[in-house]
Amino acid sequence: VLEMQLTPFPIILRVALDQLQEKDQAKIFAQPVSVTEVPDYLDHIKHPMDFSTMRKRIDGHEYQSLDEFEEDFNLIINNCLKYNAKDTYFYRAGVRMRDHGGVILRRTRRETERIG
Ligand SMILES: CC(=O)c1c[nH]c2ccccc12
Repeated sequence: VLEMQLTPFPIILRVALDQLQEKDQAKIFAQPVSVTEVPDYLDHIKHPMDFSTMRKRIDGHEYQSLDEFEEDFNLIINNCLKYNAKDTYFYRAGVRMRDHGGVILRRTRRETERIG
């Protein structure tokens, strides 16, 4: 039986974003990387992304699908793994967030696309 989700899409995305941010207790990914603290960051990273920007995009109805939401999440991770050396705390936080995020986003997708 086809079950369409009754929860508005922005609510689903905010719940997923809250679950992702629960895994970022150090708030490494919460705000844009500061270009005053890290002057060369934008030389390396052409498409910065962070959780606060994603929240603004949810509020602005800028995500039409979970794929688009995941694309920005993957940007956060890939920017982190690209900019930070492998033996750094930030790099390892990126790996952990990638792994935690995969579980959260797979569950979110399953719950919004129930056909059964
Ligand atoms: C997510 C990330 O790469 C960073 C988050 N905060 C930072 C401070 C200095 C360098 C990199 C970062």
